[in-house]
Amino acid sequence: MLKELTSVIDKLGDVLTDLQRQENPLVNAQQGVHNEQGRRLIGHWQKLFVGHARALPPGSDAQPGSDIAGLTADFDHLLSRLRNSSSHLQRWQQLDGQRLRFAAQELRQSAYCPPQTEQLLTELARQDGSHQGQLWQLLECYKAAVKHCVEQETLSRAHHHEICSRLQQLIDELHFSGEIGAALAKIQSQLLQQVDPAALPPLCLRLIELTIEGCRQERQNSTLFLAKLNTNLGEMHHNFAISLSEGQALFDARTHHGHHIAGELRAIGEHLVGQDKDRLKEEIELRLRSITHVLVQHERLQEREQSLLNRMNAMEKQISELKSEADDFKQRLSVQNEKLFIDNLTQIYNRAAMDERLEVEYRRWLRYQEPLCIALLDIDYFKEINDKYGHLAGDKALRLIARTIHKSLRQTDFVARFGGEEFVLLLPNVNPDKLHKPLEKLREQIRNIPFRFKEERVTITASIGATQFQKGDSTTSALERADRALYRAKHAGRDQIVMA
Ligand SMILES: Nc1nc2c(ncn2[C@@H]2O[C@H](COP(=O)(O)OP(=O)(O)OP(=O)(O)O)[C@@H](O)[C@H]2O)c(=O)[nH]1
Repeated sequence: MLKELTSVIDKLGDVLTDLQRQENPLVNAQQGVHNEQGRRLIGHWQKLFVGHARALPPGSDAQPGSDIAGLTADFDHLLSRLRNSSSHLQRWQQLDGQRLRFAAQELRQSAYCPPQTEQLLTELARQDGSHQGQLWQLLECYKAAVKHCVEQETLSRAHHHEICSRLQQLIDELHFSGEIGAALAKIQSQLLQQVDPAALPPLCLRLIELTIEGCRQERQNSTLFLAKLNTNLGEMHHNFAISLSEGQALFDARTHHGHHIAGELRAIGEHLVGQDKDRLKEEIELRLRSITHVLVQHERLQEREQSLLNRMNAMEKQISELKSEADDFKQRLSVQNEKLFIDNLTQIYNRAAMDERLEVEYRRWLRYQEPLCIALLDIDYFKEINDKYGHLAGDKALRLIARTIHKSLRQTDFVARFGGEEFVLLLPNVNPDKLHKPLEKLREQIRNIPFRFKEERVTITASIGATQFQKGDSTTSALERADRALYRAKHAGRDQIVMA
């Protein structure tokens, strides 16, 4: 897929070069893109590549040249971002690819390589793109699970649960839709209940199989889209170049004809003076023939102009179609992106989203020095809830607690599931003296959730460690301070807040 993406980037580079050639308003005026058609076309290019049209209103005095300059600058910026992302993606894939090959090789050399993994490893070798990170982690889980089975090791409950949790998290990160998504969801609900340790290795293999199939489908869809985009861009680039040179030729011919007619009229005027009637008639007829000849040529020019307009209309249609396809693709990507940042179980933001938001809030704090608080909230004795009432009850509690935290915060605050039964909160612009109040309210609200498991009224509490960003802090140092505060809250008896 990277190959297709590179090819699209190259094509876009060609289009940009073409647009840059039009930047000079003088050249622009000559090449006849002053007309409404040209403006609309430029507007479409703009919408397609920059996402909004800086269209000139009809009849506006503004120079299309300046509009093209804006478009090319935006386009240039967009293209360099695309190039950057593409090289990041390449590096990232190389790194994950290396890990994946290493994990696969290790597995092949180990004593725990059941026959069906050979086929999977062959498939893995063909993998060249997305989800390599998840794949090598799945292989790691598989190795751990199979090791315990083959060596008849007693898999401690905690370790077994850890592998199950890791697998659930990996499924969360996959985001495949359709049949593969449904199959993954089924495995996820299996993992939520008790899975026999002996059933774990085949489950891991099934997950690897599904991931590879999902990647294959994803790659097929993206490759198809990129290939189509590539062809369309190629055609448009070709048509654009032809239209522009045709426009230039038409302009030159028109100018030439104008000069010709003006010359003939001037000559008639000059001959009017002091000529006898017959001579004058002869002269005028001669000039009129010449003008008629020019007018016939002019008609041909009009036909060429019409065909140029038709070509531009076709291009406009092509661009509109391409735009709607690009919008559709963008829409699908943004749904996937959105999913990447949402925790499946609680439907609030996940750790990846937190990393992004923390970075943004941190930069804002560095710049404006307005208070920023980070808090870690951990549910108390959550293991007991799972052990006593089952994992599903634990999940239900997590969902309710997440919803309570979400509702309790202001719109400008941020909450994400940090992992397991831990949440992270970012509270910008809260005066340090007043910080205790909303956190205290939140702690109370969690304590008051009327949980009922197995007909039993259960009170669940949470401990919170919070800190303000301080001079010289990095995101990590503030997070570590909040973590130490949480540790103190736990050790001081839980169900309380410690500020650090
Ligand atoms: N049901 C469910 N349990 C989870 C999930 N993620 C983590 N857990 C459980 O959360 C529990 C956390 O246990 P511990 O880390 O020992 O902490 P704790 O029991 O809450 O005790 P303290 O934090 O010390 O008060 C473990 O039993 C995990 O299995 C999940 O997605 N669903």
